[in-house]
Amino acid sequence: MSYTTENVIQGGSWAFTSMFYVLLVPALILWYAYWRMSRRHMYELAEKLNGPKGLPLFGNALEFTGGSHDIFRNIVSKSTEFDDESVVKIWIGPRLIVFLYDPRDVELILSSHVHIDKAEDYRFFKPWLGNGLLISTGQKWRSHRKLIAPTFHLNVLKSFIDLFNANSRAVVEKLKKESGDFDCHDYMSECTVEILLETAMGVSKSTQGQSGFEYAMAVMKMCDILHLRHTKIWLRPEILFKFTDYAKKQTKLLDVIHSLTKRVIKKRKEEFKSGKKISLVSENSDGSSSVDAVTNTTTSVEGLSFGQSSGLKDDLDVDDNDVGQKKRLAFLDLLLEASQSGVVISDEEIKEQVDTIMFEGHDTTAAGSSFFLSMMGIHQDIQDKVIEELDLIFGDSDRPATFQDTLEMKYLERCLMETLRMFPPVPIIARDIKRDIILPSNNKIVPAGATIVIGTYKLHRRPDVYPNPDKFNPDNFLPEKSANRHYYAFVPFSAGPRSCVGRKYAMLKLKIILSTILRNFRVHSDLKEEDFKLQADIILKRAEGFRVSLTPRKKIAKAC
Ligand code: HEM
Repeated sequence: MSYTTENVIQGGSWAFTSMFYVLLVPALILWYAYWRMSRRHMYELAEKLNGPKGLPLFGNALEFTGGSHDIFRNIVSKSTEFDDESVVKIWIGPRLIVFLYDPRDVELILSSHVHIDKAEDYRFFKPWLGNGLLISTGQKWRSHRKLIAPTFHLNVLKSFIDLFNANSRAVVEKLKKESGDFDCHDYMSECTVEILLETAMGVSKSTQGQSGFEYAMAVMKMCDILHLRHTKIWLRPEILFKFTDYAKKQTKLLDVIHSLTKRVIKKRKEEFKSGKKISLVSENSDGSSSVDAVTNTTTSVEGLSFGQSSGLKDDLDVDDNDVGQKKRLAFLDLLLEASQSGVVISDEEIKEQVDTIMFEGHDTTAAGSSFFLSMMGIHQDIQDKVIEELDLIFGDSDRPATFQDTLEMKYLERCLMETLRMFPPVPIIARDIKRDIILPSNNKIVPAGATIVIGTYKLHRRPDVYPNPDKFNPDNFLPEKSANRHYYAFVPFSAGPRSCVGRKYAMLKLKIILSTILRNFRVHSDLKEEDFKLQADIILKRAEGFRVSLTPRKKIAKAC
């Protein structure tokens, strides 16, 4: 056998490759052993938590199979096995996720000023929402929350009532063209986008064009992609995702979404520069607001609860007198004004916040209003009572609703709260915890490094809190029932320092849109709620669409 130079080089490289693997394998084993050891504390504590058995390495990741509806149904049904403790642990690969749905545990997390960091999964929103209020943390979140929360103060919101009314009447005109059953969600999406553009962003209807609907549809498709990335383990790493068709689709959708928000900011900036600011609330010489005297009261009584459990307060519940003249600007105007000083917020940050408010402000309310209409369609007796209340308030008049009217819509509000209980548009809230926590419900410990998921959907259907929880019963929100309940047993808008800043905006807007629709139409539905195919593509929806039909309402007879 003769040794050529080539043979020698080949032999050398083979020896090098074998040596590499001989060293790599033990190195990997050592690294894995070290990594397991460093997480021993987590494994030991996790062992004591209940949860379905998973596979080695994958954990429970492979159980998230099928479409969005199957995943949602599986999670809800499999968790029932652990309802006694209301704590369910799963592993997604190396990640420990702990679902909580006992109000005492929910309070521990949501009321905390420490556990306020959003879970790692929210990073998929980054290309869309940047570091906006929903995702940001630390000092940035704190200072921006302080800036933004007052722009959704009740006094600011009351100045939007005319626009809420005008847009509600516009959607009624569009709905008149429908015959037979149709998906009301499309109408609700378009309407809520247009209202946001006109109110929070200050962009007039005449300059909006057709972009509202296109934007809403792009948001829905983006949510589909984000949901897939949350549930399909192979779509999570950026390095794999970017080679998929979904990544290409995402780029196109973000183009549609961002082009609207950029256009809105550009337009408002130009107007702002030319001195065209919206002055929302005129103040009297004594400093009091001239909008409506009713607002200077507590917000926790029925009719003024704005979706919050009675007794809970947050930074939206400050007294009107705490909010100075400067802060009485609509959302985008206030951000633009703040950016002029150059200290609090940059142009890029304004864009992130506009994207955040546009998303959070429309998709949630579109889902909430569509579920409400579905429930009215199913429960004709309950719809009768809502209509009776509206007839008492408005008689046969077509006049627009006032703020005072919305306070009198007590039964409609109970129906709305019951809808948000059974179908919370944000069905889960996720936080990463950086230190061990002891659960008040059972003294078990959830270890630092775990992701906590508040299961709002499950929490809102606890039979010990809401007897017969799968039955739509607006009386669950009679004042005496609410008063006797744990505050954290009803959290559709989350609660505590990271509660929803748009809570009051949403409730006021929903009351005006929905009352206007029910003053004009009766709603019907062929499906019952047990037939709903729910899916949680970030926002809770019906997989089959929100199909209802409408019949025009006869005006009530004029009193002689
Ligand atoms: C029915 C309607 C709505 C529901 C059910 C809802 C629900 C929620 C929930 C549960 C959260 C907490 C999310 C989390 O921690 O992951 C949240 C946060 C937020 N919501 Fe809403 N929301 C609604 C309407 C609105 C509206 C109309 C706006 C704005 C106009 C808005 C703006 C926000 C913002 C900016 C946050 C992030 C707050 C922070 O982290 O400081 N939401 N919302």
